[in-house]
Amino acid sequence: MLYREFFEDAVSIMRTNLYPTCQEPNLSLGTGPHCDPNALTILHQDLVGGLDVFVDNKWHKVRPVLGALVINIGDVFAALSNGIYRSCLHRAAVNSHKERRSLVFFMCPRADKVVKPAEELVRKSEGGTRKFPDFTWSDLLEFTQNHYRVNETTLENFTDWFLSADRSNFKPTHFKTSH
Ligand SMILES: O=C(O)CCC(=O)C(=O)O
Ligand SMILES: [Fe+2]
Repeated sequence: MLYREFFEDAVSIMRTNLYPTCQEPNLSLGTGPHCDPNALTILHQDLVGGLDVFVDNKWHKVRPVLGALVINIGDVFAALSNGIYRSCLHRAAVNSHKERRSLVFFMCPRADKVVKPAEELVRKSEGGTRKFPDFTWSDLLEFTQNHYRVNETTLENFTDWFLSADRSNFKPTHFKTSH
């Protein structure tokens, strides 16, 4: 597959986040735990800090580095790699002394492009079989916007929804409660 064609003429999303100071930061979510559903996320944060990533059952701080960008893998990338890569659970907290800003570019495929891993990656992945069905970015967007909050089990629950006969009656069966 030509990745240039996959992303060409796509509509990507840019978001600016402002986290005001909060006297009770522990009672506030900021941006709550989630995985990004798009392909790749390019994030610029100021030097205040607040971004955490969930790895090995623990939250780790992603300390700001002047001039560095944070690149997050999203669910479309995970599906393109047939699950060799997974999207990462992350969150952003507020604090009581300094407001924080971040600028985030969500790189998305063209809405009608079929998300399908290269054969070579299917062979290299665990079990050597396809983990997810062929789908389009617009299918995944519909699921995440109307049926399900994005987390580490989005792709598994999406697969069930996508292949089910009655999509309007969806109840997730994959859960992770580790955080
Ligand atoms: O503000 C941040 O550092 C993270 C924001 C984020 O994860 C998002 O907008 O998807
Ligand atoms: Fe995010």
